[in-house]
Amino acid sequence: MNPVIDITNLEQYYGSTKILKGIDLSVEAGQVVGYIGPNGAGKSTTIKTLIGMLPDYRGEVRVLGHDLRTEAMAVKRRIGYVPENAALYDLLSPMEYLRFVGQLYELDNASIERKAADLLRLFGLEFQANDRMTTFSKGMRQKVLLISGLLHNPDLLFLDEPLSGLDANAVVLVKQIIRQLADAGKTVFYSSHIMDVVEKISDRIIIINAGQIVADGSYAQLQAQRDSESLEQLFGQLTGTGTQNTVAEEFIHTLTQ
Ligand SMILES: Nc1ncnc2c1ncn2[C@@H]1O[C@H](COP(=O)(O)OP(=O)(O)OP(=O)(O)O)[C@@H](O)[C@H]1O
Repeated sequence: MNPVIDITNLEQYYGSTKILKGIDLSVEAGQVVGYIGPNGAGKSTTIKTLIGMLPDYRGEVRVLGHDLRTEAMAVKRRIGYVPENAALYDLLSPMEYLRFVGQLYELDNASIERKAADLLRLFGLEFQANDRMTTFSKGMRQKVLLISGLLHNPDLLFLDEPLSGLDANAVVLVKQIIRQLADAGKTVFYSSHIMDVVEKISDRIIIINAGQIVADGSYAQLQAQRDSESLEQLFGQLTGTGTQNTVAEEFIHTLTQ
């Protein structure tokens, strides 16, 4: 089977600063891939590159069988993307926003209306469906964004911190949705800082540090390789941040000086 994501020696720059330093990666359909790493490691940059937002990359990237450099539109039709810090059109209501998104994907109006209303109801937003989003909480916005990324039933879903701001019930629901999408053959590539969630829902975990992949495997494989008790501990070992206790002490000391 052809990989859904196929990356060879990907390098990405912001100005003259090299952010991604030669990423090689192949992802099969039906996998939930957790892409984790410290702040600034290059997770969002990778995701933005894979969705075609940062076209000036070096290396080869194929997504859903298409060369991203020459067939970006064909890729964009079949992927969904939920960004980390999205600017929603606040003055619109969720229904208006989802109509707009649905039309961009050329869905027919009747199906947009039906799906948007149903998905908002399933996220508990049926009574706010026609309110302006200016007063929406972070979690309510995140729910609208998740729906907008899924409305066109993409084959490959990129989620940047998908659980951000969600309450405990919504977290459980989104975890279930991710699992069931993958069971139906879709691929989910997501980044998160919530290690116990990553541990539980990922078929495969990729750790990136300073623009390079430093670990790649199922949680069981990574655990066995490093003899670590938790993903948090493994993350600390691999990304060199295992000294939080000392840093916290120094922090408090500085505050109280
Ligand atoms: N638009 C930009 N212009 C210049 N530098 C950028 C830009 N966006 C990100 N960077 C830099 O690229 C590096 C990687 O950023 P990126 O957002 O990919 O990290 P991340 O792993 O997603 O981090 P976080 O966990 O904090 O979201 C960081 O050093 C960041 O400062």
